[in-house]
Amino acid sequence: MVQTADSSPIIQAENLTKVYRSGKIEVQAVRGVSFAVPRGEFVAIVGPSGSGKSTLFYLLGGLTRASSGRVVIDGVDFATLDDAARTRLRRQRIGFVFQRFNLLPTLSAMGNVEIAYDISGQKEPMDRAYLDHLSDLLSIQGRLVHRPNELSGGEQQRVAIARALITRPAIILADEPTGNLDTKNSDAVLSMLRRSNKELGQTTLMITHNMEAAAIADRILQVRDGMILSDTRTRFASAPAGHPPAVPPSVAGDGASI
Ligand SMILES: Nc1ncnc2c1ncn2[C@@H]1O[C@H](COP(=O)(O)OP(=O)(O)OP(=O)(O)O)[C@@H](O)[C@H]1O
Repeated sequence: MVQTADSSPIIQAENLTKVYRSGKIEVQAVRGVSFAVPRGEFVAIVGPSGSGKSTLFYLLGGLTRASSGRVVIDGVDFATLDDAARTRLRRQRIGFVFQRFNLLPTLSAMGNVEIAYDISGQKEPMDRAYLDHLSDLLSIQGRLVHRPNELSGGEQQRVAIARALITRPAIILADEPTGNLDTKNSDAVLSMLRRSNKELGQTTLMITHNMEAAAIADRILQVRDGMILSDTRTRFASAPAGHPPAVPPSVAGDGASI
């Protein structure tokens, strides 16, 4: 984990709740979740299907509004922003990676990265040298001229990670980034997420139902029934003063889901 001088959390969830209502039916998807993430940390959020992981992802990314509680990104409370300001904050501070890659099919890999940069509203033109660096890091040199349907799933996800990183966001939010990949491609994508977190320093939050994937993080938040069941530091974590790393979590050797 990259340590920076600013010790304030980059992400804070404070007593977050989300209730879905449809007619008389109410689902409490997130129930009073609080945690803070220091800059540069790699956090995995794990839990079984229906535990509220995706809802938490949408809340943390400002893609949906909380029923109560707050999400504070780098000192800014999403709830205080109107839709346009929320979109701006999201585009400038957060890079998203989705299970289904979500690349635009009519554009090349390069076009997908460029359009993400253009709509982020950056003042400077895209830094080509930085894209070269990302392409090296993600091993997609030579694949950038291809359209998504000419790329393997693993390559598409690595392009999606380059797209998320090109704006140098403070935060990467990844929702089941290996959910559509075989073991070999999953391992490659996980190690690239880990490496980019270490080398580029952005805070990374990864939603997963897979404990083996989660084990690469500095810290694992286990979610059950919309609440945080445990908050564990792994052997990769740099221990802050007074918080020695916990015993690493046991990792299921067969990639077992929880
Ligand atoms: N738009 C919605 N309307 C009503 N209920 C919803 C909605 N989205 C999610 N839910 C419910 O909220 C709960 C949490 O769902 P969520 O998708 O956040 O869980 P999850 O842990 O991401 O599950 P999975 O791993 O299967 O994607 C579930 O009971 C789900 O059925």
